[in-house]
Amino acid sequence: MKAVTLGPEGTYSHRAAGSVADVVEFRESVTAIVEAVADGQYDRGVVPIENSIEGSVTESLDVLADNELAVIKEIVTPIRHALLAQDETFETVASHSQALAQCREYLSEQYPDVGLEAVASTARGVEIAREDATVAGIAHPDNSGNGLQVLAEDIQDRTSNATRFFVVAPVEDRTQAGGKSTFIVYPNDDYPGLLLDLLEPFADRDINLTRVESRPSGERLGDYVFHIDIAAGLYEDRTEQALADIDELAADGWIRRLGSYDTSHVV
Ligand SMILES: O=C(O)C(=O)C[C@]1(C(=O)O)C=C[C@@H](O)C=C1
Repeated sequence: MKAVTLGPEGTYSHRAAGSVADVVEFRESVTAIVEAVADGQYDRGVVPIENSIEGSVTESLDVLADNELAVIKEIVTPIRHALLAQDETFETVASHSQALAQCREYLSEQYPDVGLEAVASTARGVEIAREDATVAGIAHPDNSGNGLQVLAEDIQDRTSNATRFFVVAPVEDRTQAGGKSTFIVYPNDDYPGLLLDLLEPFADRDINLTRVESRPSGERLGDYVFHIDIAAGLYEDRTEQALADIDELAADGWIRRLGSYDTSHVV
């Protein structure tokens, strides 16, 4: 089984992807990962979805709304960042924007004068730091060595820091199993109570919502696509009944049933 995820080698996404595939290859954006699976180049793709400190990875949400794919598993992994550099003096910290944001308080307290540079991934920042002594990276501590030392560990702003990844696959691999489900709805409508109408079908059937997120549709200001996760399988009767109601509400828009899945934890 071959998977594609965010690279280069040593990202948190790489650690997550290693739990679902023997061969892992890399792209440097989540859009490129999702498109590579949608095009049939890979059996699996692993993309970050949300972080407990910084919230959604919006690029992932948007590209999932734009492609026909299945979500077959979610992976939750603890994120414990280290500061890595050639030595103790540096001028810039280069890392993924999510990692920089997860360490915002630490950086402003300990290094108020350094510049911050958002790069494609934590491991890309490590590569830059390895070549340039004026740059430090923020990444998993296993990226140290080869000239880079760990200057500080556990530098994220909350002790509990975890990221949730989706394992995406071609639509034919959508499974019948799994206790959680994700779908995306574009109602293409706007009236008082629309969101209430979209959520009531679940409340009425005692289905717990685990995430609701609105993203701009890109069509016009104030027009949204809703990402909804529920604690129920897509093929349970109660879910099918709720989704039949949603189909009616979104008659002028669309609904994407991404799939049902279980959770695995990877350290
Ligand atoms: O840059 C990485 O190491 C990634 O795998 C990406 C990513 C993210 O997009 O959230 C994954 C986990 C961490 O939250 C920080 C960065």
